[in-house]
This record gives sequence, C-alpha cells and structure tokens, in this order.
Amino acid sequence: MIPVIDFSSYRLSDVSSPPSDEDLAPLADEVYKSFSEVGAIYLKNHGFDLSLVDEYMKISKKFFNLPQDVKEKFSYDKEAGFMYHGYHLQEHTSRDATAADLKEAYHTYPLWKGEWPDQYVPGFKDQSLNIIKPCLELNNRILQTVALGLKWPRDTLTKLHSTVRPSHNSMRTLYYYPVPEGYKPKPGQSRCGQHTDVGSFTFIFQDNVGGLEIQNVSGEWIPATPLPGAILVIIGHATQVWTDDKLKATEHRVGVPDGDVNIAKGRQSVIFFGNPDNDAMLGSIEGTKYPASKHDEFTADYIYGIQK
Ligand SMILES: O=C(O)CCC(=O)C(=O)O
Ligand SMILES: [Fe+2]
Repeated sequence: MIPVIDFSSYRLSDVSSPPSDEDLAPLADEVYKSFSEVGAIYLKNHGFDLSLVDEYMKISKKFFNLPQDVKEKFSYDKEAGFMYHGYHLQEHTSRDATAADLKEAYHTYPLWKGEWPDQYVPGFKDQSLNIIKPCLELNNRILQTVALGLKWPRDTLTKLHSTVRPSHNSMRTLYYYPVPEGYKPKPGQSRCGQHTDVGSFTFIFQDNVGGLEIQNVSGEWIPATPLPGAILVIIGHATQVWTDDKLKATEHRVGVPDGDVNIAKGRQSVIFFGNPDNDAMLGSIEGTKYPASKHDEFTADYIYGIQK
C-alpha cells in the first residue's frame, strides 16, 4: 500500500509565517519514513488546485486529437540543448525495450523560448505554465520536509533547486491512446516501460483509468491506483544519489490493459518532473558512495538513451 500523507501542515497557501523546523518535524518524519519504507507517497490536503490539471488534460486532448502531421510540426528537437520540449511519439522509456511505448506525449519546459502549439490549441502554453508554478513550490516543500526528515539543514536540497537557473524542471502531458481489443503487444511492449525518473521528485496526476504500477522497496510491483484529490509523489535518481540510497529512485511502469474493461479506453496523465539546476552538484551529500558530478551530465546521457 502506498501511504497517504496529510500535508496540511505545509499545504500550498499564502501563509505569511512559514512553519518552523519544529512545527514540521512530525510531517518530515512521516514523509521520510514513508519514502524510505515504501518508495512513494500520496499527498492529500496539499492545497494544490487540481482543477488546473483537469483543464490541462482537456486542452491536451485537443492537441492529441489533431491530425498526425500537425502534431509532428511540434516534435521535439534533439539539437535543442538537452531540452526535450515538444511532441514525442515512439518513445522507449525502458532502456531495454525493443518496441516503442503505446503512448504519445507533449513535454514542456517553463524556460522554453521556442514555439508552443497555441495556434491550434489556444491556452496550451498558459495552462502548462499555470500548473508548473505550484508544482515547483510543492516540490520545494517536499525537499524541505525530506531534508528535515534526514536531520539535515532544511535548505540542503532546495539550494540545489534555484528554479530560475537552467534545469530539467518540466511537465509532460501524456495520452495513452486506446489499445484496440485483441491487440497483441510486441514482446516487452507496454504503455510506458519500466524506468526511474532523473530528478528529485516526480508528481503524477492521473485520470481514473489506472494501470500505473510502482515497485516498492521490497521489490514487489504494486498498483498506484488513482486516488481522487491526492497527488502521487515518487523519488527520482538525484534524490537517491544525494541520500546515498537511503531513498531509492522509484521504478514505475504502465502496462497494457489486458482483457479489462479499460482496454478500449485511453488514459491521460500529467507529470511534473522536479529537478535540480543543471549545474547542481549530483553526488553523496553525507556519505561517499557517489562522487560529485553535475546533474546535467547524468540527465543528458539518460535522455538520449530513451529517445532511440
Ligand atoms: O503516465 C504515467 O502515469 C507515468 C508516466 C511516466 O512515468 C513518465 O512520463 O516518466
Ligand atoms: Fe516516469
């Protein structure tokens, strides 16, 4: 079971006086314990306006319903300096996959200076930016609670996330198109292959179709069933490195629905990838397991690995 954590003591709101380290200690201990014992958490009472996500899913669907040649006008540009803003089809999210995932996606970077598809889908850019803002703030709060849970100074991780310097802070809207009944997936093919994410924490917002699974700390695959009103938070590679494996990057995947009522249904999800600055130190913070490098060196290699 993925623990459900009541985040009200650090919920998003315009509180004029932020809670002290002591105020946050119970929440910090619970967040850290749940991440270390299970590998993922659901946050409730987070203060995040989820209607923004519903709206973005609607806008995204308009994009995914466009003719293929129009969508491909916005295909991501491999030369764009490691940013992979744009439309993605034919991804191999699992490094070992021999067949492309059954999905399409639009990845967005708030610092992107190029095109957005607003001429076809009005509001796409603003809605994407509207969501990423509170996501960045929520990631900030999670980073603080995790640092406190580790008995580190509260800003240990947030100071690696300026959010204004170049980074892979980004969002992705995904459409898992309906799998035709009777479709025989190619060997190893899925909606989204098994992988871990590269950054600090990932937030997963999903519709009610389901299919996402995470591997818990004991190595069992468990369903990450959509929980209305809650945000699923999983751990990224950078956090694993900083914490010397005390928190492990969460393996996750979305299988092909099989013989299920949802087989003919499309699935939508919106994902926020919280990331440190590209030039932030990626290495053990306390221990010695991971020598210091720069976050972007790892990310660049990883991204090119899955865009075969
Ligand atoms: O669609 C999902 O629920 C997961 C997608 C995912 O893991 C990713 O885009 O990195
Ligand atoms: Fe992922």
